[in-house]
Amino acid sequence: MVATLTVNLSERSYPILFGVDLAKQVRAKVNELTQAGRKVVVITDRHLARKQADGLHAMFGEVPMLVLEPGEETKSLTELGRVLDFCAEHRVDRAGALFAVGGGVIGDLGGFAAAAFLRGIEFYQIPTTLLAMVDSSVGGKTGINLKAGKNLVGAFHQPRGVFVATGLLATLPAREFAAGMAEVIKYGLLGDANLLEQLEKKPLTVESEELAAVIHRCCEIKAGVVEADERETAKEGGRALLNLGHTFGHAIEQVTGYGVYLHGEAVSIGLAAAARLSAKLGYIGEAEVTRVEKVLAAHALPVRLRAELPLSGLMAAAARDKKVRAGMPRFVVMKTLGDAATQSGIEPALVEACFREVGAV
Ligand SMILES: NC(=O)c1ccc[n+]([C@@H]2O[C@H](COP(=O)([O-])OP(=O)(O)OC[C@H]3O[C@@H](n4cnc5c(N)ncnc54)[C@H](O)[C@@H]3O)[C@@H](O)[C@H]2O)c1
Ligand SMILES: O=C(O)C(=O)C[C@@H](O)[C@H](O)[C@H](O)COP(=O)(O)O
Ligand SMILES: [Zn+2]
Repeated sequence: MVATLTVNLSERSYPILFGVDLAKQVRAKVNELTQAGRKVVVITDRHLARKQADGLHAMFGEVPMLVLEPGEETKSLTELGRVLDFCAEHRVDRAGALFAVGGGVIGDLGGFAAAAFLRGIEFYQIPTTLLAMVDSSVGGKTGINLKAGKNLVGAFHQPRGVFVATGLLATLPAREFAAGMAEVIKYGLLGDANLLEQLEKKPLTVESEELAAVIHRCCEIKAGVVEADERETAKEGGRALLNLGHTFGHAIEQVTGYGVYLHGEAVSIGLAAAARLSAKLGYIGEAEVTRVEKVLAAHALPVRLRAELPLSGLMAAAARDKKVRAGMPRFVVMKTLGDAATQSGIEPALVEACFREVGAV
């Protein structure tokens, strides 16, 4: 069975297709484009080229494919250059399309290359990690990292379609599945108390009967938030809520060097820190902080740093967060579990205390 959810953004609207195996649907889209004389290229990574070789062939046949190195370091200016050169080499013109098959790294990089090449070509997302299925493939945030910080260069560029084929998760390593669960738990914490309770009662695994419904629910939440504030310009709340745990998490990723903590692992520690901040501000109590830590730990996620990190570096990285407005840091806090809000004017000492409580020195 194939289900569809539309992300409604007027002329930039697009469908998200959900199914176990969507090779036929992807192939049909590729054929439609190529039969109309349009150039199609694919980017993926080396793990997928090996573990999903048959699926990739079923979807793309002989379509030119660039295979990149897996990992966060691929979200770089150098690899962006490789993708752009690949498009040029295959004479992709303005009617061309790029398919990004992979996790958030390939999706963010491919989406940004598509936004930049010839000032913008179409792109399609085929997410292959849980994280990409519930979060990165939807919403059009594309980009790469700089040494100075996560996702500091990028563009808002919506895909033309997203194909969420859950069968692809069969080859995903357990650590990567857990990393995706951090973003799933984030959705519960920011806007769906029922989802949170469901995860608390019964941790989700790749075998769970509920997995497809949970992925669909996360996409529904994300689509709703993005439809209301596509470019994160709302003064309060809005798309910035999807950044719950990320001011702390991105700082951890940047200070450790990309890839030491998976994005989802850093976000997990960030969610624990955000819960502590929310408690210090008087919104939630210690019992709620414990609930947040327990649900993360029940999904094999860290709630503290694996090794000490310097507080000064973490604070400097947090100060470069894109949510900063006129020099004022903005944090996403939990008013209750299931309802988040943005807040500025938070004393740096409170943020420092939260970083310390998760293991910074
Ligand atoms: N644009 C957004 O809205 C958004 C949202 C969340 C995260 N992100 C970004 O996403 C990135 C993290 O993405 P990720 O967690 O998907 O990591 P990833 O893209 O690095 O993929 C994780 C690993 O799993 C492997 N893999 C992927 N699919 C597989 C499969 N089906 N079978 C076997 N191996 C597979 C990859 O080769 C890689 O080694 C970060 O850069 C983060 O900043 C972006
Ligand atoms: O889609 C969004 O908006 C998000 O914030 C989703 C996050 O999970 C994701 O990690 C995103 O890439 C963070 O964006 P950034 O603007 O903080 O770099
Ligand atoms: Zn994220």
